[in-house]
Amino acid sequence: MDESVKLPALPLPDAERAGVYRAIMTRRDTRGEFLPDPVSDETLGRLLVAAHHAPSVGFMQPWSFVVIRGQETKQRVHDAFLKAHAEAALMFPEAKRDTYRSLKLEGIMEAPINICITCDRDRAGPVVIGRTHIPAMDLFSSVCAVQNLWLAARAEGLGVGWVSIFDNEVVRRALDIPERIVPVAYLCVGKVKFYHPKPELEAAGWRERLPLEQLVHFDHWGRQDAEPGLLGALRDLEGKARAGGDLF
Ligand SMILES: Cc1cc2c(cc1C)N(C[C@H](O)[C@H](O)[C@H](O)COP(=O)(O)O)c1[nH]c(=O)[nH]c(=O)c1N2
Repeated sequence: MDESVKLPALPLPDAERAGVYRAIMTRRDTRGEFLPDPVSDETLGRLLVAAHHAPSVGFMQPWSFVVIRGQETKQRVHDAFLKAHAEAALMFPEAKRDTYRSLKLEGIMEAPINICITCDRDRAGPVVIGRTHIPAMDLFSSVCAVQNLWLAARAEGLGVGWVSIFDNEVVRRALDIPERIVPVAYLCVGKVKFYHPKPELEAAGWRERLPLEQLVHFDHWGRQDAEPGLLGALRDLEGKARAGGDLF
């Protein structure tokens, strides 16, 4: 690429723009639908490149990616999940425990690939542009890499499931991650039978998607009715999304 030529700041062509929104709107957290089919190195490579091109504070790129295929390693993580899952059930009100226990909340063993995305908080030295006053920004940057990978996977027809029900220290040890590196996200990745049309927790009646208009404030927190035009647009678009239609 000629570095002196600037890219025009135009919308993507319609079909590509629609594709971006479709990937965002139909991305799902996948747990129970993994297929054992292999994922090609090309495809996995694209996911990792997409993740590596995420934004990061001070261009820190604090992430690394542990690609896990070994059954023994996966088993250790799965054991950590089972322990934490049993503990977690008891933290919910009694009336919700049976529902909690009935939810499928991981696909560690079934997914052909697991990926742990980490954060090296020292990667760019002690003083980082943008992290000087808000230390957690490096962790947020690794999460940006997660989301890039998740959306790229959707575009590729793959599923991704984030598992966070375990003691992170057990996972650290299972993967030999050094003490100073933070395991940020443990992802199950692979081909899937299908995508659920809605978040599974929504379909199970655990929680509903919140009305977006209640989450938008204008100039000051609590000032929520100042822009009827935008609120109307949000309602229409959310209606379309709920009906399973394309946003664009
Ligand atoms: C930080 C974080 C951590 C987790 C999750 C997500 C995120 C962002 N999610 C997935 C989560 O349940 C899911 O995203 C929501 O229910 C919404 O569903 P969709 O992602 O839209 O399908 C998730 N799911 C699960 O089954 N087990 C888990 O441990 C976790 N952990």
